[in-house]
Amino acid sequence: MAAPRAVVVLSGKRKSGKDFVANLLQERLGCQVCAIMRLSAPLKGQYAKEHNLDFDRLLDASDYKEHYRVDMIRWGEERRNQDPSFFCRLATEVKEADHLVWVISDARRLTDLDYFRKHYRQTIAVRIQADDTVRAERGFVFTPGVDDAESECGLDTVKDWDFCLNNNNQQQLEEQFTLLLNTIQLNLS
Ligand SMILES: Nc1ncnc2c1ncn2[C@@H]1O[C@H](COP(=O)(O)OP(=O)(O)OP(=O)(O)O)[C@@H](O)[C@H]1O
Ligand SMILES: C[C@@](O)(CCOP(=O)(O)O)CC(=O)O
Repeated sequence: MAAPRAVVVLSGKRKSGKDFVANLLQERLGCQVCAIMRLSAPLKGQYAKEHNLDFDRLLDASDYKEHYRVDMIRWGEERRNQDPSFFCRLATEVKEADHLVWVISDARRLTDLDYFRKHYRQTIAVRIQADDTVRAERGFVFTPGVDDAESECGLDTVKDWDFCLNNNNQQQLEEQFTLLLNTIQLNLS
């Protein structure tokens, strides 16, 4: 299988708009070219099976997943502690891996970023930011044990992002998003 031409690794706090940006990239590049891969997908899949939960609802943007977030984090960390690459490998060993552009929509830990930078020199690391007030309007509520823990803060110290996208609204997002899109398109030409 040919290697992807660009591996776009997205990171950002809850409700900063990671899924929104991932979907926008796929929309602009086309779903034949661009695949969205979620590190949390294999985690949620296995967690749903073991706990008899609705996998699709764990994946969507509703409140459902929030009831299970603390325990899912604990569950995932048990596996990550044994093998930090576990979910990175599972998320990318999928049929969509033949796409030219991969969007990894939810890097959270230094080990996630290290994994992609080590295995794919075409990695483009992107931090998405939105003001707390905007995140709150999108449904964010600070949860101790989640928003002050590694799952949400593990990449706060990273300074060498390839792109930082401010996503308080679509208009603000657009300018930096276009630069990101141009960089991806250069990799495709
Ligand atoms: N630029 C934007 N314009 C309009 N709505 C937006 C924008 N960015 C995000 N949203 C909306 O805000 C909500 C949260 O966005 P999204 O689900 O992408 O965040 P997230 O970072 O993936 O959150 P989580 O970590 O909780 O999964 C969604 O309903 C999304 O449609
Ligand atoms: C359990 C976890 O994968 C949930 C992620 O959910 P979401 O990306 O916010 O939809 C977070 C984590 O792995 O720390």
